[in-house]
Amino acid sequence: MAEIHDAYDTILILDFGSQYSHLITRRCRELNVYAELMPCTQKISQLTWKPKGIILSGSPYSVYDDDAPHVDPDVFTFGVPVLGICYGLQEMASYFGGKVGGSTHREYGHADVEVIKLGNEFQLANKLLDGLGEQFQVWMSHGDQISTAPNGFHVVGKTRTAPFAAIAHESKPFFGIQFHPEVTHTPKGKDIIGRFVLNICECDASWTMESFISKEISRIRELVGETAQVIGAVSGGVDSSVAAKLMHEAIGDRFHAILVDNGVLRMNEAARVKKTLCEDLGVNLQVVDASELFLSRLAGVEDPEQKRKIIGNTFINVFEEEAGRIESRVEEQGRGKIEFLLQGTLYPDVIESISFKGPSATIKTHHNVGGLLKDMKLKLIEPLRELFKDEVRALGRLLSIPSHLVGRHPFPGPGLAIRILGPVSREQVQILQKADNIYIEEIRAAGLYDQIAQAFAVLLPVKAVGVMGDKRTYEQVIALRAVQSEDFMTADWFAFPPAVLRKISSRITNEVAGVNRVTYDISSKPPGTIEWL
Ligand SMILES: Nc1ncnc2c1ncn2[C@@H]1O[C@H](COP(=O)(O)OP(=O)(O)OP(=O)(O)O)[C@@H](O)[C@H]1O
Ligand SMILES: O=c1[nH]c(=O)c2[nH+]cn([C@@H]3O[C@H](COP(=O)(O)O)[C@@H](O)[C@H]3O)c2[nH]1
Ligand SMILES: NC(=O)CC[C@H](N)C(=O)O
Ligand SMILES: [Mg+2]
Repeated sequence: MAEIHDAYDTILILDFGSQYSHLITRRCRELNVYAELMPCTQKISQLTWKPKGIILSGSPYSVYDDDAPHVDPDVFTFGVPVLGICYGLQEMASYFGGKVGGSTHREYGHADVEVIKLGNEFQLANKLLDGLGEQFQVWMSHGDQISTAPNGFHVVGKTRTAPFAAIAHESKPFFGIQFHPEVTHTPKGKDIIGRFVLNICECDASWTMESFISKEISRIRELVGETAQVIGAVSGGVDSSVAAKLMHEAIGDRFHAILVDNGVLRMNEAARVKKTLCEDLGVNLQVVDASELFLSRLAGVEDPEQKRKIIGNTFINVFEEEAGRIESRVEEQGRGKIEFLLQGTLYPDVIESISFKGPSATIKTHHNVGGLLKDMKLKLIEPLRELFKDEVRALGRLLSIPSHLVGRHPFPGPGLAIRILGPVSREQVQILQKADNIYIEEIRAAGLYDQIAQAFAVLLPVKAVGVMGDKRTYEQVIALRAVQSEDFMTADWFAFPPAVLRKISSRITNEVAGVNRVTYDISSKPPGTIEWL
């Protein structure tokens, strides 16, 4: 089966554990060149495809550490250009006989690189920083430095404290830079990556969502064949909706989508998703109302991890049962067997699981359908597996998915259960649904929805005293949360105009029975997380 790297010129990024490795992938793709990240332990001889070039990432290690990860030497005999970034540069330098050591000049932050243009006989070496001016600003983050040049390399850029800020081999397409071109703090970073992937590796800049759609649709058709059926869980969120629409384009009603109403969805969510997916997008969607089952299992449970587990497990039970029902119906109709399960896995999930360092500490168990249906022997289809969220949104727009859906804030699988801080009950769900609905309505009315990465209301399990119509009230508290975030790994609270908050607060306390007080959460992540549980 053809894969994306077979269809497009591809840059291979070997990850040595830098925080910025995935950004290198992003920058290449923004240049319309497809790029894939693999752990640095990947053996070049075991690659089943041929990259047009290789980039070695940064790393928290020092090349001289005992347990430092090292580059597979085959990288340098594979016959493609290689660019080392920071640790990647240091690895390349020490492989070619240069010296790398701890420096007294640790550099974090901005630096100015002075370009050193070599003579005309070094045309290739000059290509990396060609046309960028005599000097440009970069962002540095390193404690180690090259002290002796590697054999056959020349300096093509230096800073006040880093004499080997950029080096290039005299005759081979090997380059190294001490700074980080992948971060936005290096203003010409994308141009430099462009010099490498476009001018040096000569990649064809053909990676666009338009071309991805048609290639992916034919790939799915070939994979699924003429008769097989596919099932998939959809939530009405961006990822599963885009994946579902793509499936529908590829195989029509041989794709069976299932939405589980777990009783902790937003107000009218199940009906709204059904309308959009079935009526607007033509997807064959079954809504299963399992709210009784979920709420009965959640009754009295306060512990957040416990809530997540109950929802995750119940979800699997309900999904399997429904899948079985669809299977017997399909068999009755004499149609092909259900052979595949669609999942909306995105590239950040994949990246997380390929890290060569192993998983990081668990802060909370994100409910993921990933572990679903282990013994059902269904084969996985993950059409978004190579895409970042904004690529998925672009894909959604091209597939004519309505913009209110494509631009939606993410919504967690365990839903309102992790936004009700005490025990979950239908009454508590209804209070939160109403407050959340008013909050989002007002955010949209103020034209702020797209400036916010995620906004939601939280129902606190405490009561406060208030006064309404001259009478004492003793009711619950709603906390509002709104954050700005690039990747949801870090986040900052959103600064609302006071008038918007005033209107939201007044509407919630007036319209939602059981709530007499509204607060606004001004915690960033870290130290907070985005959700409260
Ligand atoms: N209520 C639900 N019914 C069916 N499937 C669900 C439900 N909630 C979550 N899922 C499944 O879990 C997956 C992971 O959820 P996740 O929230 O990460 O993605 P999403 O909902 O598709 O998109 P978004 O990140 O925009 O919310 C979904 O893609 C979907 O397959
Ligand atoms: O699909 C999901 N299942 C979950 O269990 C889950 N928990 C948190 N989130 C979402 O992840 C992002 C980061 O959230 P935290 O800062 O709270 O960890 C935010 O966007 C959260 O909404 C979830 N998404
Ligand atoms: N960002 C990096 O790749 C750092 C590499 C190495 N740990 C140094 O401090 O120089
Ligand atoms: Mg979701």
